[in-house]
Amino acid sequence: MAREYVLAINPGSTSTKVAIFKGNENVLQKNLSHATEELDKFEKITDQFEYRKNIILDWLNSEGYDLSQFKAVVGRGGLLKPMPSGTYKVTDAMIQDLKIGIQGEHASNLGGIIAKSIADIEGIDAFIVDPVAVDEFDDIARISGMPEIPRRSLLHALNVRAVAYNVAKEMDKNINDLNLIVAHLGGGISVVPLKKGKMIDTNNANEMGPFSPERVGGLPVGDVVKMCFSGKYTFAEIKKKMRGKGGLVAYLGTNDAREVEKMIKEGNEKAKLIYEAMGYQIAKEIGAMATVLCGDVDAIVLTGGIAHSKMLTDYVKEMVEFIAPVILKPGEDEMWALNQGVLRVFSGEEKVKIYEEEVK
Ligand SMILES: Nc1ncnc2c1ncn2[C@@H]1O[C@H](COP(=O)(O)OP(=O)(O)O)[C@@H](O)[C@H]1O
Ligand SMILES: CCCC(=O)OP(=O)(O)O
Repeated sequence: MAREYVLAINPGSTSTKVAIFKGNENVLQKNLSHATEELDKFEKITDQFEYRKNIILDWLNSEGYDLSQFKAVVGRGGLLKPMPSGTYKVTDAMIQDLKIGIQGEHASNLGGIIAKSIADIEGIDAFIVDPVAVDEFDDIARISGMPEIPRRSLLHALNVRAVAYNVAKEMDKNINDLNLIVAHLGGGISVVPLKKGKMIDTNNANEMGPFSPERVGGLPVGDVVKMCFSGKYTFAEIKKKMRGKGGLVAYLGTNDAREVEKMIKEGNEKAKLIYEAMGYQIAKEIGAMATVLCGDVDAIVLTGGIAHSKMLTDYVKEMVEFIAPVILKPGEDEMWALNQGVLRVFSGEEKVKIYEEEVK
């Protein structure tokens, strides 16, 4: 049987997106949801490996696909060591760091692990593309003010880079000739200045920058320290408050921006204040990143699920349009971006990278 398909795997906190590509064509895509009760059985995210892998294999089987039809498997890459952007072959050294969670726990750590395990059944290659740990920071961006805690490049690199490439193409320009600010507005928010294609700074969606549907963003640090030492919360509880139960969830009890808009339309003043505050913080972060680019910005791009929201994007647009034109690219197409990364390697347009040769 000819090997003509690429299997793409994108593990998220509550679901695993899977897609089958034939060349550029997305033949089949599915969001495999995982019940909270199922995921709660596992202590660590990487412990979910076998469970999620089996669900993917069952799905392939139920759709009538055989692994012998696949030429590669690609997964979203996780919190590895800081590394350049690109397409990476999944190696044993990479698997080891994904399992440890060398820069932290995240569902995307499962991407490479599951991809390699499925690819190994057939002896084909497994890849990851533009992982969360892509680090193209200028050194000055690493300085935080406390030497023990450097600022880290952790971001929605896969979607940000893919969207930036598409915008450059539409502008009939090479990404390396443009300065862009891309704001990925999803469950977490990354605001990224791209200087001639290089992602030279970002807020770190899990710890700083604007609050988001489910994360707190940057907080007054003294008060955080007091809360941590108050004896009222365990480490796990604090972590959950910061990520999962922060942002819109904390103020309004939902991570769904559409729900919030419904509340606003029904006259809920608190919902209006909080939603606008999220827009305010996003705009403020875009302003900060414009400064990083010395004001030389060709376009500001709003992407991710919340970029679908006219209410939110109009609010942000009004505050930042003085910097550069605002382009809307709602939603994300990480599955497409994963496949493109593999195709670039297969076509010879890009050389595949080896993790242990690239990381410091
Ligand atoms: N049409 C829409 N209008 C407003 N918000 C939306 C719309 N579609 C999705 N969203 C919001 O986008 C957020 C999720 O974005 P998404 O990019 O899918 O997140 P994730 O980071 O989980 O991939 C949610 O808050 C969701 O409510
Ligand atoms: C740290 C940036 C990556 C990230 O937060 O991804 P998700 O929003 O998918 O959790």
